[in-house]
Amino acid sequence: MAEIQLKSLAHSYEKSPTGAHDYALREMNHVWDQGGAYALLGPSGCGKSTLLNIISGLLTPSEGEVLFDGVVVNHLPPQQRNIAQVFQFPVIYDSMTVFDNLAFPLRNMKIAEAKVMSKVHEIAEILELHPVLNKKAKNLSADEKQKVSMGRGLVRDDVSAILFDEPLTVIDPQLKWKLRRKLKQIHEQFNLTMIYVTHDQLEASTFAEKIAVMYGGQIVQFGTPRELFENPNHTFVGYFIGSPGMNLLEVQTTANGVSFDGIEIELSDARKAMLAKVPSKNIKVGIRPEFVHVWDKPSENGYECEVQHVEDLGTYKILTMKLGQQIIKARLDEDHAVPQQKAYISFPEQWLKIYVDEYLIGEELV
Ligand SMILES: Nc1ncnc2c1ncn2[C@@H]1O[C@H](COP(=O)(O)OP(=O)(O)OP(=O)(O)O)[C@@H](O)[C@H]1O
Repeated sequence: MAEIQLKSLAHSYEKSPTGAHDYALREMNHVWDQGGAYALLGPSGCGKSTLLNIISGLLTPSEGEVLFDGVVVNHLPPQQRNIAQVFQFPVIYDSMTVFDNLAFPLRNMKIAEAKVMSKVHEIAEILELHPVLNKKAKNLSADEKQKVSMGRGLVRDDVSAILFDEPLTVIDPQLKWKLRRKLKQIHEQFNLTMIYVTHDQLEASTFAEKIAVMYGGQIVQFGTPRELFENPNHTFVGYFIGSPGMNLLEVQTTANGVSFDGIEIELSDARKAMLAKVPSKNIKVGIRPEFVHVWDKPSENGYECEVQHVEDLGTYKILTMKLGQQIIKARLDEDHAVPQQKAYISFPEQWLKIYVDEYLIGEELV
């Protein structure tokens, strides 16, 4: 078991990188504590697999260090890192039985057959693979194959961490939740450091205690699912987490607060003073659709919007509106009156976030 630390880690696939755009991973410092259940969440191409492959040793970073329990492992090949990696597609031997597949890593290490027997049965029990132990792997269903793949990582006592690279992609949606629950159970039972890569926020938040959100080769925020929802540190986290994501409005500062398309949002004196000191013109305000106040009749302090679309999702509705040239989304509970052509909205200041150059500022002033 291990704490995994990334120290000034960066990676470029180019031989002679000329600038930030040549880096798949930009310089990062990060610690994954021993025994934690983590998710690495981000869109396609943000660098998730690159990072995972660097941790497991399949890829050597072009800059910086990877440390396990304080020891630099950059030079160690994957076999010596005691890391199990579970990929999108199951890695198993089709012609072997499930038992032999699970036993393989142990027999490779010349473990006594009696120990192999007991360990394989223990893991088969947890993964509910007992009924198929004597079946050839090629005759298994996709989810059974993936369970065998996971089992091959779990049988070893010396595993420091398990890295999962989108392991449920090829699994039927109905079985996904079952396997996810299994993974959680395994985490609790074995106290292993687990890092689970996904681009699916639901998968990330049901598996992990803490999520690292990656964007453009960087970890832009590391926090609990709740922290990412309530306090997105970066506009990308606001946009990517939540359903739908955060409303983000490009604004200019004014004497009373900020404005866009001639519409003014008043801010507290403390926030105005803070913005007055900001040299950047890249200012955005963000508000989650859950926190936009909506009325179906004119209300004092309400901005009049044009209703564009109402999407009924059973227990709630998503209202899409146009305010100035901006599209605003609001999430309405089942029993909330649904405005027809016009809606009147307000942005409660305690839920307004201010981003300068895409990063959150001034939370201490709220
Ligand atoms: N072997 C490689 N050679 C050159 N560039 C690569 C290589 N592998 C990945 N890249 C580039 O590095 C960046 C990060 O890719 P990576 O596969 O790590 O992202 P990802 O977040 O895992 O994406 P996905 O979810 O699609 O797998 C991308 O721009 C990709 O094109």
